[in-house]
Amino acid sequence: MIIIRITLGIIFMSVTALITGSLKAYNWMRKDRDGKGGTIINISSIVALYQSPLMPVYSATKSAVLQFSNCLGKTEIFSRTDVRVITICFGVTDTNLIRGRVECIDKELEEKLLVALQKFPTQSIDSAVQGLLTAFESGTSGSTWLITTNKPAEDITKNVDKAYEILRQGVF
Ligand SMILES: NC(=O)c1ccc[n+]([C@@H]2O[C@H](COP(=O)([O-])OP(=O)(O)OC[C@H]3O[C@@H](n4cnc5c(N)ncnc54)[C@H](O)[C@@H]3O)[C@@H](O)[C@H]2O)c1
Ligand SMILES: CCCCC/C=C\C=C\[C@H](O)C/C=C\C/C=C\CCCC(=O)O
Repeated sequence: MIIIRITLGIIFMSVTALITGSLKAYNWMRKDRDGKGGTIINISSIVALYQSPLMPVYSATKSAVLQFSNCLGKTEIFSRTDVRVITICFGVTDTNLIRGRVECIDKELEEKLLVALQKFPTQSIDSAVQGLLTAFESGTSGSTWLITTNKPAEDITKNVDKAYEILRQGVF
């Protein structure tokens, strides 16, 4: 079925390739394995920060990127390896991605997504890149940055930490 093939493609590209690539770079750079330290910046999305029915698969992959990168970047590991891991959540940005055909799980959602993408404020690539440079210059390991609607990059690590404090209530 075509939908399964597309789904597996999105998961492979956004999760499998990102995680395996990050770990490869991490192992090359970690200073406790003869590396020199360094920075990994992984790209998530605003869809990892709220729950929308429009893109469950894509949103799931971006949540995976956020959780993987935040956990890998935790201070306990960073202090040994000197590899800083930063996560960026971009809002709608004027690239080919939003101009291409978007495959949803059905036609109704596909139409709703196209309307939503047109309605959402789109930021320029320049603004997105400027935000990424800010995160690179001042982001701590494990931090999460929101870069959206042409606004300056915002460090939202405290919000993410607060959200996980709530989510972990009662787990142990
Ligand atoms: N544009 C947005 O609104 C937006 C918002 C949030 C997050 N993002 C994320 O930003 C990242 C970059 O996307 P973009 O907006 O620049 O889109 P883009 O389409 O301009 O760039 C994507 C790039 O990925 C390459 N690519 C696609 N499949 C590949 C594969 N299998 N192997 C190797 N390369 C492959 C393409 O050739 C292209 O150069 C993506 O992770 C996307 O999810 C984009
Ligand atoms: C790999 C194909 C996925 C294609 C996704 C297309 C664009 C996504 C870009 C960003 O990552 C997401 C940005 C914004 C999401 C836009 C609309 C969601 C509307 C949600 C809602 O109103 O419920």
